[in-house]
Amino acid sequence: MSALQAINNEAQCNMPNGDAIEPLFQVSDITRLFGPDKGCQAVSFELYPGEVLGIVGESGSGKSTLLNVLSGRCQPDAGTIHYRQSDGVLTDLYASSEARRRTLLRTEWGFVEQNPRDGLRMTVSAGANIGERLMAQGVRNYGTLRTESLRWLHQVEIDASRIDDLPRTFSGGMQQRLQIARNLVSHPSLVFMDEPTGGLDVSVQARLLDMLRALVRDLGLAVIIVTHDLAVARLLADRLMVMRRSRVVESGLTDQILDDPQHPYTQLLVSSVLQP
Ligand SMILES: Nc1ncnc2c1ncn2[C@@H]1O[C@H](COP(=O)(O)OP(=O)(O)OP(=O)(O)O)[C@@H](O)[C@H]1O
Repeated sequence: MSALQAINNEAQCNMPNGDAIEPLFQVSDITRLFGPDKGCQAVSFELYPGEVLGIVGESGSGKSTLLNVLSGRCQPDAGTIHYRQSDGVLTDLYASSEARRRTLLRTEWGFVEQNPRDGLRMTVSAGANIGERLMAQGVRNYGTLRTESLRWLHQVEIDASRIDDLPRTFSGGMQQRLQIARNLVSHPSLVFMDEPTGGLDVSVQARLLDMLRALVRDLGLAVIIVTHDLAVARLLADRLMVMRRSRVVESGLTDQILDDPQHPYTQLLVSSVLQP
């Protein structure tokens, strides 16, 4: 069990210097329903810096609704979300203005959409797509923007010669890698991902997953990732929440959940997908 995983079993965890690690994100009793059992209800959890939480469940179980509420994009009917900003201040997400939530999404957070066209600006170049997030953080120097864009194109294995090309001239896998670069260039502390490998060929998915795993580890990112693919969850997530009909039916360490599921629904999910 990693240190980050272990802290979820403890009320408090201490750094080697004796300081307590504070949760980055605290979710308490979140509900957003569109109809009976349609949406998400009574969801609570804490996420620590550098931790990857996977949200899994069948289609329509409420994963995307929950992700939209968590990322400040959909007002909940009830419940609270607190986020610890990089300056240490604890923000009550839905007590803040919409403008504040939008700023967080552009600066301290990232959101990787399933369809890269929803997360990229298709009418501006690859370099501008990456540089835009830095500009939102106040970087204005053209040389710095260009250098950082090139560095990130390299990180996501896109040839530097493509920097001035429009994203629509890229393949689906390249567009998704560009979207990842656009999100990570600003060094977010928390990234939301909605089925980031969905809609891609299996071989392209595998390459993207390897890249994502390396970036998440190297940058120490906290991630909340929605996926219906348990193989993706196994590869990326430290912890899982299993959703069914708007509720979390089981949560825990990824290996525990996938190797020894307790809830009958999770058992069904695992046995139907992870056949040896
Ligand atoms: N804006 C909306 N208006 C009405 N109903 C909605 C809305 N958004 C979601 N729903 C309903 O809420 C339920 C949960 O949908 P949601 O998209 O969150 O599920 P999901 O687990 O992400 O599914 P999928 O994996 O297919 O994307 C579904 O029954 C859906 O029809």
